[in-house]
Amino acid sequence: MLDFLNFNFLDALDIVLVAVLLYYIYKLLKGTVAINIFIGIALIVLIWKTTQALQMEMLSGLLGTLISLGAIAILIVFQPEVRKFLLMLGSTNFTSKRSFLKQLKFLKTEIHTNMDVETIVKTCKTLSSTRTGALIVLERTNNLDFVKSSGDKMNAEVNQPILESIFYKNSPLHDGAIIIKENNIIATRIILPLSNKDLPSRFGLRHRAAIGVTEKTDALCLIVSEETGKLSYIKDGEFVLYKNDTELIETIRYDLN
Ligand SMILES: Nc1ncnc2c1ncn2[C@@H]1O[C@H](COP(=O)(O)OP(=O)(O)OP(=O)(O)O)[C@@H](O)[C@H]1O
Repeated sequence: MLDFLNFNFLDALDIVLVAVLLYYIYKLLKGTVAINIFIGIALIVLIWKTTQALQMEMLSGLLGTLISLGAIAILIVFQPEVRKFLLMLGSTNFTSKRSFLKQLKFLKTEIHTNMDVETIVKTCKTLSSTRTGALIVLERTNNLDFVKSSGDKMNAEVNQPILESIFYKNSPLHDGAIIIKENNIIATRIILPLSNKDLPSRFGLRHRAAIGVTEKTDALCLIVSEETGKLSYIKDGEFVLYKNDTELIETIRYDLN
């Protein structure tokens, strides 16, 4: 009993580290079906720890075995998510105060992104009306340096005329993808990693590239099809459905936070 009351700095650090770890896992799985599995696992672990503390030998032994076997199964089933999680940890720039604080933004109740999503979506609609192909990557927490080197650096604030002129068919910059970070176009003519997913044949390299980068990182992608003019929004390697432009803007704003 006295042991329990003996709460020191290391215990506090222990709790904070577990909270940060749980947050990262939650952030990674938020909006996916895996969140329910995560909550299920968290509950089992909680029951296990409670039975251990209450010295209920049989139940805690059984749950302990279940958890250690389950860990291997989870690593196999969630291999892409585990990869993304490690990439997110690896690409967190702890030396930059601003970036570090950004990682801790979950502590704030209200979060704002300064990316002008409305202008980006509006431009995509204009491009889609003229059947101009476009591929826009919206960077989030994962660093996209590994693809940036394939293209050209740029530093221009997001605005419709610039976006339109980049993707204009005769523009030297129209090929490949562009990357937008915060509210700046930071790179053009990017070659993205292609996904190996089975896709309907109507989707070519542009769509495969958008799926590829969103599978490997937490970036978001907007694609305007040159063939059909259709505007697609891709997150986590999947097409996200939306009813209208307003809903699309809201969804992107929500996903950016
Ligand atoms: N790996 C890549 N990374 C970035 N952009 C790419 C990549 N591969 C192709 N692209 C872009 O996609 C264009 C070719 O698109 P393609 O017609 O194969 O795709 P699509 O998915 O059918 O799109 P659309 O509906 O616009 O035709 C290229 O001109 C290039 O700009």
